[in-house]
Amino acid sequence: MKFVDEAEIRVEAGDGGNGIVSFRREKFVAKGGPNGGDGGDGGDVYLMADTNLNTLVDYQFEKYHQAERGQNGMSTNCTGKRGDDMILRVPVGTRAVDIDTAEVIGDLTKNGQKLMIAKGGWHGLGNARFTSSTNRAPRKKTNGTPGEVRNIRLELLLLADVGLLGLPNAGKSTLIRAVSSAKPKVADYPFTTLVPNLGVVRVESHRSFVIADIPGLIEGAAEGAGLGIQFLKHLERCRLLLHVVDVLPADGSDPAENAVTILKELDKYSDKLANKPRWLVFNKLDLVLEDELEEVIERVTKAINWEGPVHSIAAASRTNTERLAADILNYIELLPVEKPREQIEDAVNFKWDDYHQDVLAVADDLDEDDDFDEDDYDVEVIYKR
Ligand SMILES: Nc1nc2c(ncn2[C@@H]2O[C@H](COP(=O)(O)OP(=O)(O)OP(=O)(O)O)[C@@H](O)[C@H]2O)c(=O)[nH]1
Ligand SMILES: [Mg+2]
Repeated sequence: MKFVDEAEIRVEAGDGGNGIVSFRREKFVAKGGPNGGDGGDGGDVYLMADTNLNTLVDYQFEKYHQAERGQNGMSTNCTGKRGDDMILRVPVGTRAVDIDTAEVIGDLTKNGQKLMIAKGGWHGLGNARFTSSTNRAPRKKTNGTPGEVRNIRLELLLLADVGLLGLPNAGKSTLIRAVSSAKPKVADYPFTTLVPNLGVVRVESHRSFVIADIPGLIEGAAEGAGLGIQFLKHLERCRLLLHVVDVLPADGSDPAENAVTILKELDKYSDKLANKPRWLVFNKLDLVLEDELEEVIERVTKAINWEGPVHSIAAASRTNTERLAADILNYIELLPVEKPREQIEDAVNFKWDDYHQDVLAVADDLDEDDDFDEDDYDVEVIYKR
């Protein structure tokens, strides 16, 4: 299946139903009181994480999603029915971003987690609400408010502990093949990897971590060169980045310059990513003599002012890769667990009573038609026998 990691959709929550004007009319009750009911609230739109899904492809085709409108109020003080919510199922790891404001609405990181992305409109009040000691037959009512309309970008972020970073051809895919059972394509040309791959690295039977291989970065990636930096977002949830450096690039480029290029692009992408724990991993040590390797390591670490951990491996022959995997696991097990940025269903901090009080407080401003004649009023006036 095609790997789709982004989709743009438009969601519309339901409008609130209107309140109505209605009076009780029965035989022998010539002037019964007002009995127009409130409308129902509009339905909300939610995202819900579901482990059974692994792509956003469905949302590439179905882009418009709407929750139900609240029903209008009815006579005899009957409240309209609340509109049904619309629940959109998305893969675990989906992030919702408001396209118009660029606000990250939330991340769905657990199966079953729900996130409201558009709130339904409030209900309008029926005329029965407006009865007061001075006005026994109010002809006021309010309409429901419109439901929220939002343009949302869904982004599927891989949930990996460790992310690989490096130029094309550095050997990232070879490394993930060496340490996990993932089998991404490996080839001696740049941009072999076009979509991210995940691999589970099992160090012992019960100890494992997930590693993500993403397409290579090149100079100017932040401005869109190569495949751009769009895939870096997949590294945002990683706890450790491995910066893979080819010690003897086939194109004759300088490993030190290459390392600087990667860090520049990383800085341009985000501070958060640039400040994540990072290890430097020199790959293809089989291509150089030991002295040369020392020399390359020294030059690269100097060029990028590196004082952090350094590993050297040959991913193709799996030299030192097992040790690297064990070190990674020991390291991430000691890291404090990062609390995922998440938003479980918004707490409802809203009380209908308050809402009613507020609407009633401004009710004096509402137009009340003094020439009111029930006969030519087009909103329900019920006469009962
Ligand atoms: N000699 C040697 N070659 C290696 C080693 N690791 C990878 N290679 C070769 O380097 C080339 C690129 O490897 P990939 O794993 O495809 O590189 P990548 O970083 O995933 O590249 P992109 O997907 O294009 O970003 C392939 O021809 C590999 O066989 C190594 O340890 N030693
Ligand atoms: Mg690759």
